[in-house]
Amino acid sequence: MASIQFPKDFVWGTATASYQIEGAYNEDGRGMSIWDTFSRTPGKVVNGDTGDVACDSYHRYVEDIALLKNLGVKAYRFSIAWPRIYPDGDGELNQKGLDYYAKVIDGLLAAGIEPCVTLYHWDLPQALQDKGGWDNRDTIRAFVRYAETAFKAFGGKVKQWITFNETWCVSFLSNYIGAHAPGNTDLQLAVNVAHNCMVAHGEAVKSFRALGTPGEIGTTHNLYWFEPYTTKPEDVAAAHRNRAYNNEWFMDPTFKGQYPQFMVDWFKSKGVEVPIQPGDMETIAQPIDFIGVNFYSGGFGRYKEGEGLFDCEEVQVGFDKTFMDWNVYADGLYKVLSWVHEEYGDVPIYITENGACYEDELTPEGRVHDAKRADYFKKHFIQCHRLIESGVPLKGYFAWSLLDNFEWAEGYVKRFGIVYTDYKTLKRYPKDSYRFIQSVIENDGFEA
Ligand SMILES: N=[N+]=NCCCCNC(=O)[C@@H]1[C@H]2[C@H](O)[C@@H](O)[C@H](O)[C@@H](CO)[C@@H]12
Repeated sequence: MASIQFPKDFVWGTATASYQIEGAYNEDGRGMSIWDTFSRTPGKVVNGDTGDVACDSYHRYVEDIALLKNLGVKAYRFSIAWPRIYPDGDGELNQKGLDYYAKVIDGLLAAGIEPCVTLYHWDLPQALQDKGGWDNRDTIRAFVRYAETAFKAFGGKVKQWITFNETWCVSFLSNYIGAHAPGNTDLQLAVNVAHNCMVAHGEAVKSFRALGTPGEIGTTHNLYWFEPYTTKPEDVAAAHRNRAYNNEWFMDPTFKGQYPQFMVDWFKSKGVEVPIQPGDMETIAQPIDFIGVNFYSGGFGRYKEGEGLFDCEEVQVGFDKTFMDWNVYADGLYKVLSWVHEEYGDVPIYITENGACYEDELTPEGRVHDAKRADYFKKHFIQCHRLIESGVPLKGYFAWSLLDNFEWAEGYVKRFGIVYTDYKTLKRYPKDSYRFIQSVIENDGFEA
């Protein structure tokens, strides 16, 4: 018996996203997305990289499914590209888009792998952005129409649905910080986007139920564990604001049907109000079957007047860093999911993304000895074990990512894959971390 033993029914998986792996950006009727536009805008993406080709998974999905089968995963999380289904985001359906995903889903099922579908992983049709994007409430209607099309087309085969991936990134990272598409830097706009995306989530859940779609539906938020550097009240309050920006701002509406008041007040002090319309909060808080949590990192902070949005500065405490300069803080996973369980109850939890970026080197023998990444996974698997042993309803774990892929504003320089992608040949090479995860799955655990 290994020292770290997982339940036999624990769902091991890996995750990807359409714009990051598919390529074939203009094939079979796909429309332009905001990421096609953003990546073509000089200075927005490292080396001017785009998702035009990416990993070419649009044509190589059979090979990718073989990698998944060989890995031994029970499930595979991927996203549907809205612009393949409705090239203009609304209007005429593109049947070839549905046909592609039907092949992927059928291929997964034939391989004994459960498809876990994310409806929105950031590739908003550009035509909708031209009409205001998520700042325009009519985009909610268009999203629900797209979601219903997917539910009707794949509802019998796909049993796990995720409405949105990381609404914090869609809103604050993309419309306040401006690092992601569409690249705005307006706090009120970001708050509007966050709200409208959460309403869209709730409306899609209502449609999923109304259609009687079999399976489960949830959403995925990226949660960040950020603690006060000292017990000083000002440090405790500042760190909490910085954490709540990522966490409670999204989790409280989703599960409590209200925004955290201390944060509403903080935003109000910045001249920003939440555009709540009657019924919105009830819609957002539609009961869901699970919560997806993407966890990468955490840190410590203290009060510093005027620092950032929350008078909070991060304090470096000596964490090892990944190639994204993110802290390796595995205990943060235990803390944040314990907090989710304490704060929001027994809702089943899936870690829908966790992984690390490191500089990888492909040897002449076709190997990648990514010991740091394997160690990152090992450290976080141990925390998953702690959570399960502590009675937290952690049901599964999806490693980010199956393949090195288009890492958004970082382009192809930053690699998160457990499989190395040679972007010149598009050949795939399983890394040592792939073999480590393969072994953990095969043995339901490992020696810590
Ligand atoms: N400034 N700044 N920002 C910090 C941003 C942290 C949140 N980013 C994520 O969680 C993204 C998530 C995404 O789903 C996936 O599509 C990305 O490839 C991974 C790796 O980046 C992660």
